[in-house]
Amino acid sequence: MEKACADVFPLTTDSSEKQEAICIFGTGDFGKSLGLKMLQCGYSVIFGSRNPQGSSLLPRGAEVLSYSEAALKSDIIILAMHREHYDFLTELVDSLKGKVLVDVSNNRKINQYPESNAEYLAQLVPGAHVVKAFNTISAWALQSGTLDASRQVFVCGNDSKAKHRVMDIARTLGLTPLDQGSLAAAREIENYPLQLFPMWRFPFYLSSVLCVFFFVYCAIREVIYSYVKEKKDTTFRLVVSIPNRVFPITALTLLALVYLPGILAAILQLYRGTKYRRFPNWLDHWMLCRKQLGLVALGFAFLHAIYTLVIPIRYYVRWRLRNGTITQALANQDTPFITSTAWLNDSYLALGILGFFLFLLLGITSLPSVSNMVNWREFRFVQSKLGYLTLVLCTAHTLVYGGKKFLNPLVLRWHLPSAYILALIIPCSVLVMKFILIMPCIDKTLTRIRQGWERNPKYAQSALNGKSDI
Ligand SMILES: Cc1cc2nc3c(=O)[nH]c(=O)nc-3n(C[C@H](O)[C@H](O)[C@H](O)COP(=O)(O)OP(=O)(O)OC[C@H]3O[C@@H](n4cnc5c(N)ncnc54)[C@H](O)[C@@H]3O)c2cc1C
Ligand SMILES: NC(=O)C1=CN([C@@H]2O[C@H](COP(=O)(O)OP(=O)(O)OC[C@H]3O[C@@H](n4cnc5c(N)ncnc54)[C@H](OP(=O)(O)O)[C@@H]3O)[C@@H](O)[C@H]2O)C=CC1
Ligand code: HEM
Ligand SMILES: [Fe+3]
Repeated sequence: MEKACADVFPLTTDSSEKQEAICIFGTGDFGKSLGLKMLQCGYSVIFGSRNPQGSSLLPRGAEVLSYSEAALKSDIIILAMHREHYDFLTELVDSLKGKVLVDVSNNRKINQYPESNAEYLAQLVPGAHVVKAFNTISAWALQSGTLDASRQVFVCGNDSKAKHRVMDIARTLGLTPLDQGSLAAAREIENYPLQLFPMWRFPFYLSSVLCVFFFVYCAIREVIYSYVKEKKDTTFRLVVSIPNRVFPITALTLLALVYLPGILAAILQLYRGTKYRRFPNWLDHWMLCRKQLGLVALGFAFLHAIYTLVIPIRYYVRWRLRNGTITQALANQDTPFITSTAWLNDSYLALGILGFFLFLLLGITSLPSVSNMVNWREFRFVQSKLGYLTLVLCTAHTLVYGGKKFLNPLVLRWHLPSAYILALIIPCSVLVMKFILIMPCIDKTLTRIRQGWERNPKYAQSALNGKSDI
């Protein structure tokens, strides 16, 4: 890998559009990758290194000098080294005066140091214009040239001219600079690459808890109960039957939980009589991760659809069918055709298929390439109206699946009802509350509140005066 890096020739070393000279301190992974990319884009690159003679595998065309010599060659210096090694810069304070120092560093932990690395650098070298940039771009992505992940470069700094010079370099490298303001934003920018899918955390934990709970619940009802009461080994159910209950139940619960915060928000607005008060933090966060909750729900619905496909080829199902037929043939009997059962069976399957289709549609419209093509009203229509229709269809699918055995005391085992009955509690509650909220008298008040009307304008005044109790 590293050999390849040394062998790569800059594409445009003799480009007619010769760019300025840039100095990179540090010949590690990041310094080398950034240097190569810069050479390819026509910049002259001067590396600063502790050991200029010993630095090997650097891109051809780059010059390597000691740190103090390299500092004199350019007025933009990129520090491709870890914060822990910044100390030596204090010796170069004079030669760094008035220069642009670009801090690309990341830490190992969120808020590892009391101040951001860029602010620390600004304290170490007070005469330089420190700019934070490039920390969200990986050395590997720069080197492979694919940049599959984000091309966004968050840039911040107190000197606007310095910041714009760095943003121009980012643009020339084919990246997308985003101005984040003054150096005070550096802390947040340094935290970005350390966060692992922050919006997915809540949906992930919630779905794990739901899966584990329903798995244990179903295992008690269907495996342990059979073993204790009938001495029958039904452990094979743990592999397909029970997951094919747990997955759709999790999908349905999560789908209902996508629409529950909107209802709680509406109730809160009606209760307060104003929309000018902040929602509690937990509700805000819940509202913000609805997309992720919805997509996780879609994943579980997908699993349910695939597990359902294999039902007819399962050994247990084929055995039961064959055995039933032989038993009936030997007894010379047949079971009568029950039209109502046929209706219920076809209906729940049709409802499941339609619900799944709309579920997929919601997932497709949430892809940025699709959502960019529709205006916000169209997006809200799909996400909100068709989203509720999806919830109605999936809830109806489960209700009709329950059909005649629904709430039948004979299906209780150790007083525990079937799992899908528990799974219906949240979706049915959400639908009933939504039904109440869209009643004309309530909907009219809610619409007025959302248009800025206040039942008790005193609240807005106290909020404006900063005396709000929120
Ligand atoms: C597969 C799938 C994919 C999804 N993808 C996305 C996605 O890409 N992006 C996304 O955002 N969501 C996505 N979601 C989540 C969900 O579909 C949306 O958040 C949907 O808009 C929620 O509809 P709602 O009617 O509950 O909420 P909203 O229409 O957002 O309303 C919620 C609450 O916000 C408040 N509110 C609404 N309008 C106003 C107003 N004008 N003034 C003041 N307050 C107001 C009210 O209190 C209201 O009750 C997805 C869901 C699924 C299942
Ligand atoms: N690797 C990546 O993908 C990314 C890295 N970054 C940031 O870029 C910076 C550099 O990362 P990376 O290139 O991976 O790190 P490396 O450890 O590979 O390289 C760091 C370089 O710092 C120089 N250095 C200066 N003083 C010292 C010292 N006292 N001890 C050790 N090295 C020293 C060395 O260069 P020399 O021997 O020439 O003096 C060394 O090669 C870090 O702050 C990192 O957070 C940011 C985004 C992505
Ligand atoms: C392709 C579309 C779908 C088909 C063909 C389908 C089919 C089925 C079948 C055959 C069952 C009975 C499983 C069994 O006997 O164990 C079932 C149960 C169920 N389905 Fe679906 N379904 C579909 C989509 C959905 C969707 C989108 C949801 C909701 C998100 C959903 C929620 C449920 C629930 C909660 C159960 C009850 C699970 C249990 O306790 O057994 N289904 N579905
Ligand atoms: Fe490294």
